[in-house]
Order: sequence, then structure tokens, then C-alpha cells
Amino acid sequence: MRIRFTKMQGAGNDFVVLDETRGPLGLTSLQYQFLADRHFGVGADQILSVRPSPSEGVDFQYLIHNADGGEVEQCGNGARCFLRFVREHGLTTQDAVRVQTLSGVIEPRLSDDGRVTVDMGAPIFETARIPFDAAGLDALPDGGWETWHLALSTKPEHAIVPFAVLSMGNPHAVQIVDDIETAPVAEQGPLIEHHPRFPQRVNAGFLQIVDRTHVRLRVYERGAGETLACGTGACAAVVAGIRLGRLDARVDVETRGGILTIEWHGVGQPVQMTGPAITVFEGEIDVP
Ligand SMILES: N[C@@H](CCC[C@H](N)C(=O)O)C(=O)O
Repeated sequence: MRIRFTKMQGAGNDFVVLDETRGPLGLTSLQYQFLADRHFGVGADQILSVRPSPSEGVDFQYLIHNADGGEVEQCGNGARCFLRFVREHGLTTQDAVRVQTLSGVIEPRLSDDGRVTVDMGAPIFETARIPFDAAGLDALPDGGWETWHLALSTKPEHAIVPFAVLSMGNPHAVQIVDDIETAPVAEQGPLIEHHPRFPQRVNAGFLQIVDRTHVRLRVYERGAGETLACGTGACAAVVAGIRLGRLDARVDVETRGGILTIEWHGVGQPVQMTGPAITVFEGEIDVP
């Protein structure tokens, strides 16, 4: 099957975007993996599918597949690219759209400076909804909130690590580190992603707090490995930092691929994420 695609990136988190507004392409998990493959396919951290509105009150539906072919609930950097895509392809003339994802409705809108701001909805803290299996564990009080202390393996060199756990529609475990350059992202990332306490696996954030309005972040993403930026990871890290009393309500997040600005005003409030969304190229590819 030959398909048209658009390659996009948001702060270096890169995507293959597919227009499925005229009908689903019916791709299999292996075909998503092929598209994401950097040697044999196009290359991407995630594949984003743009579908027509599934119900009244929303403009589009948004499907997300990780590079490993698995479908997931949410993708923040992708949401900004989604708005850029539907505008550039004449699918809408609106500056803001309501988009149905697996985990609820999000609202990307164009900012005056050309970046895109997304209302990502309110973070979720109930352990069962993250999902995080807290049976038999005690949350330890930390800066007005709590962290969970998890052993990453039985190896003595894998110390017990305090994590803030929450969902931005997708699951995140955030740890605070002294310096993201030396943080054990490659070593700990897979252990955290597959930790048995996270039945749906988890995205692993490594957060360095520079000051109350500026952090540095690396994320080892579920189903994709370390990416240059993770939008939901940035939201989760800032929300965690705010609840732990370490950050103000508006924070610039420095990732390896660019800056994301995250704003959050407390439990029950939606997280606003602002950042770039860029089209890289378009093409066609034969998908086996
Ligand atoms: N890159 C994304 C997150 C994509 C999904 C994630 N890997 C998951 O499995 O939940 C972002 O920008 O949020």
C-alpha cells in the first residue's frame, strides 16, 4: 500500500502524520513500527492519525501510536503539530480546535507568536487511574505532597528512587535529579518503563530544577525510548514540581530539542502547554 505522509516535529519530538479524514488506512501495529523505523521507514517517535469528528462538540479525532506500534492515550508535542497539520492541509480555518483523544478532549490553539498552546486538561492523581499499583506501599510526605519510593531492581547499585506519579491522560513517573546531563536515563529508563507497579508501563521523567521558573528535563518515553522532548512529560514534571512546592505556576522547560512553557494553577485546573510545531517535509511511501 502506498500512503502519503507529513513529517513534523515539536521541540524535536518527531512524528509521521497521516490524513485519515476520508477513511481509516487500517494500518497494523507492524506497519506503524515500519513507518517509525529510522532505517527502513520514515523515522518518528510517534505516528499521528487525523480522523474526522466522532461526535458533536469536537472537530477531530486524534490517534497516537508509539514507535513500538502500540496505541496510546495522549501526546502533547503531537497535539501542537495536529493543529498545524489541519490548518496547513485546509481541514480547518479555525485558530483553535477541539480534539477527541483516547483520554479526553484537548484544545490546541494558535498563539500570537506562531507557537501553539494546548489545553491538556487536568492532571490525574488517583493511583488507580494513572494506573499505579500502590498496594502495600506508603506514600512519603514531600514538600506538601508525596512521593513513592520504588526499588528499580534487586541489584544493590539500583538504589530506591522517590517518584512523583501522575497521569496527563498517559502515565508518568517523575524523579528529581541534580543534573540531567549525568542522570541515568539510558540505564534506569527501561527499568522504570517496565516497573511492575505500572500495569500499562510508564513514561520516565528526569527533572532538574534550575530555579522556580526554569527546569531542565529528559524523558525516557514508553514505547519510544528517550526522545528530544516529551510534551506530556513536561506537563507532568512541572505539575509534580509545583505540587512538591519547588516551582511557580508558570515554568520554562528546557529539553534537548527546545523550550516548552507550562502553566498550571492547582488541582482540578487544566495544564496549558505552549511550544513550537513545525512541518519538516511531505512524501509518499510504500508500506509493506
Ligand atoms: N511524545 C509525547 C508522548 C507520546 C506517548 C508516550 N510515549 C506514551 O506512551 O504515553 C508527548 O509529547 O507527550
